[in-house]
Amino acid sequence: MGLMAGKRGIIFGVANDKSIAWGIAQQLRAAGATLAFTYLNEALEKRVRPLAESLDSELVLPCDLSKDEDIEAVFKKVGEQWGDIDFVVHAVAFANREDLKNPFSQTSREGFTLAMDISAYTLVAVSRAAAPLMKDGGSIVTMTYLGAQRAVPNYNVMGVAKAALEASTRYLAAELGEQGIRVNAISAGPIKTLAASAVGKFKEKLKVMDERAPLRRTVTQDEVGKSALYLLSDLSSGVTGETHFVDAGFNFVV
Ligand SMILES: CCCCCCc1ccc(Oc2ccc(Oc3cccc(O)n3)cc2)c(O)c1
Repeated sequence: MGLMAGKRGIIFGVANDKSIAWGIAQQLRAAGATLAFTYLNEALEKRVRPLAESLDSELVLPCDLSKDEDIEAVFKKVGEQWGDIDFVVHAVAFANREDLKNPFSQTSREGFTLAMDISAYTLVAVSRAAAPLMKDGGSIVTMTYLGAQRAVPNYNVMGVAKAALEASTRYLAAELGEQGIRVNAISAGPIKTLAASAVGKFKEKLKVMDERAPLRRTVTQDEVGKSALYLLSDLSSGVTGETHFVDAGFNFVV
């Protein structure tokens, strides 16, 4: 029986087969989990639905995470279909392209608010909606990056939003722990995803990994998926409120 046999949950943030969330979904399915997916709009639905079906998913729902009513509708539907859930993967973020390459001090109020809303507040909204369905406890995992803890050039406002996300992970873990719900973040090294292309000088960051990371390479979406499987499964039953680095060790060397 696989590590996730009989377990079911929702994955927010698959855009295509290069997404980190897709690496996580594949590992969860291989371990026996039953998966639900959400997509932002029709354009993304065309890519997400076939991927979801390839992992035998029967629940593929629209969800614009900037709308509370969309989040409520997703969990209402999942509650009707399944009754309860065991895990949630939150792998969603956004910042305006210009805010990911211009000087940080030039960030507009609107751009700052948008990045914080989509990249950090959505974890709070999703966790609030998920908790009542996690009747036997559960595990929530979100995605962050080193730029939350270090001033990484070009990451800018997304780093500030990820700092808020990592703090939110701790506050949610502190509150939901008594319900047996664990909340953790994975801080992944740079991986060539659709979103990564929006960050200035991303390619240079990949190259530096091969030269400086202790493992002298970048990490893959499968490696992030394996660590997510650990945090979403009973293997990490004693772990909550953590930011877990899956970055070939880059975070601790200069
Ligand atoms: C200079 C830092 C290099 C390493 C960046 C690693 C990384 C890659 C992708 C990440 O996820 C993002 C990045 C930007 C982002 O905002 C976007 C994405 C697409 C278009 C757009 O206008 N904004 C949403 C998620 C992320 O949080 C972190």
